[in-house]
Amino acid sequence: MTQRIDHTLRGSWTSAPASEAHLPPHALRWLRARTGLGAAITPEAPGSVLAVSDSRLAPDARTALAEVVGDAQVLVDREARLGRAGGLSYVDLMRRRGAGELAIPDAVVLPADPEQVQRVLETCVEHDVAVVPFGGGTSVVGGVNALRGTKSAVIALDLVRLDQLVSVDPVSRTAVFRAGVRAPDAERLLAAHGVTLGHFPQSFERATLGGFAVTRSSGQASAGYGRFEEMVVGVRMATPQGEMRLGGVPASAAGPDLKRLVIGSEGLFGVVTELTLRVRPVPRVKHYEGFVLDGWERGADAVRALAQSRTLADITRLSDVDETEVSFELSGGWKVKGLKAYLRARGISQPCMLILGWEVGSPRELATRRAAALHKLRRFRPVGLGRALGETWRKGRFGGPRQRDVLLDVGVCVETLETAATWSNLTALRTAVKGALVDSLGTAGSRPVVMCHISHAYETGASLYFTTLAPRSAEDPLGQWQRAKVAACEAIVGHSGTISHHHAVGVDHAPWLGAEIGDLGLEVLRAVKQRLDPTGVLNPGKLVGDAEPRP
Ligand SMILES: Cc1cc2nc3c(=O)[nH]c(=O)nc-3n(C[C@H](O)[C@H](O)[C@H](O)COP(=O)(O)OP(=O)(O)OC[C@H]3O[C@@H](n4cnc5c(N)ncnc54)[C@H](O)[C@@H]3O)c2cc1C
Repeated sequence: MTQRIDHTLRGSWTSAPASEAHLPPHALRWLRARTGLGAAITPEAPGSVLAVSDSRLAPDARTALAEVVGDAQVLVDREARLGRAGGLSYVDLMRRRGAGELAIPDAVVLPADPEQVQRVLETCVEHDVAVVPFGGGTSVVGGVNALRGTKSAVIALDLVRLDQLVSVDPVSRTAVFRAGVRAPDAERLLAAHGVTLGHFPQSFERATLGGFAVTRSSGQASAGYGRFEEMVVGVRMATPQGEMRLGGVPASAAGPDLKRLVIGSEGLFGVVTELTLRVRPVPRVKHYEGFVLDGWERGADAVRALAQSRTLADITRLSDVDETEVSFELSGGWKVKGLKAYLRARGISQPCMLILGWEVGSPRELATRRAAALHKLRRFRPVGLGRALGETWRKGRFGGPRQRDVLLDVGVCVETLETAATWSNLTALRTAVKGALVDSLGTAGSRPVVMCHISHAYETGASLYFTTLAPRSAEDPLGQWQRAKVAACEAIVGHSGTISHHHAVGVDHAPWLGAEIGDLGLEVLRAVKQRLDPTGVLNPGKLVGDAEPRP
């Protein structure tokens, strides 16, 4: 259990050397030519030189916390504190590589069960210590930044020891988990019962169930299994004012759904300690295949047709021309020139890759659902590239963060952001965000690439997910991205997109939340927080906290 705690300074996704990540030399050559990336990069600081000030946790607070969880479960050493200093955004990773300042918790506290979590919160209130709930630490919006707010000290409340599957109800198809269970462990534990959650975000390998719930996460197969919030049947949450247990029945008309207030609360109202989740039988048949459509508009129309006729595959993912080109070039497995010539011969000049994946109970179910989807697709004239392309995507589905490590090493500003909008707004929103990112990321002689895909489609609209690849500014690597992020967020709210479809709000999106829910909406959230956490120990500075106004 405790030996599985990740004490490493996480300047990268993987602890393996970045050279083990998949980025073939020809792909790097292509990237240099495409973006103007230079050969030289600024050397980065090794973790050992990062400044870590002394812990500000007062001795009496430390003693009181040790009385709750045990002396060995209150860590104040450099490594433990650095290991929980922020999440895994580009800015977080660059800070750990020596750019800018890291917010480092004064201690790491490791409770063993929901009762200890409750008592830790009460102790922190008593000693006026801020608490940052820490799941997998994969936040990309500053959600786990160790901010003290007005408190004298801040602890990272690492939930890694809440790692149990409590029970499975095969009749109702529910499972009760402690909130610190990591996604691969949840799937392994459920597989023994023949069931699955089916939640596979790209951060699958590290993130926790509690983190998924409070950030309203969405997985790669959410068209089939639903967003994580749709899986939550019941929730147990420790708050400074006592424990709340909500939900537990399949549906209810007993007033407003308070469970929904916990989902998406990002650790501001309490700490989720236990979740009752809907599970489904493990699919017997998995089938992924790839298509190419001509141009973004036609591709988006095709995905809309699938969504509105309810024939979406469980995984439905449309890449724009830039992302398709980068995928083909970086994957290394495709003979890109030959492929492009083939596609041109088939009338495709603007290739947009579409991956469809079905996870079903029988070959017959696959045949029926696949035939219905292909029937809908036909009028958009897709060129089928078969199962090989689908399998290439499936094998690389969690590879993005590893490739990011290599790209960071060679001096690329690589980051993602996401939004969602109605179908009638989608193309204008995509154009505006792409334009904002390209214009603001460029440095002298560089040609940033901004890619986009739809990976979550609904009857009324879809998400848009952007990935940037730009030569990193040597003088101001953080400012380069932060300016681009502001420009993109302004474009999003200016074009009626949501400030986040699944990454949540954290610190980074807080200035734009008011544009989405209004001042009254912010006040409602603050009033709930005031009732549950009157002294404001929980996650200062996140979601609504003391957000800076929009730049
Ligand atoms: C490479 C990469 C790919 C990603 N891909 C996806 C994706 O495909 N889909 C997606 O939805 N997200 C994605 N994310 C974002 C991130 O993984 C999600 O937000 C995830 O839900 C966070 O889970 P976590 O356990 O790591 O939470 P953390 O990062 O530890 O915490 C996130 C927030 O929740 C709070 N918190 C955590 N646990 C609890 C708890 N038990 N009770 C109360 N508050 C808590 C924290 O204080 C913080 O504010 C990605 C991130 C990375 C780095």
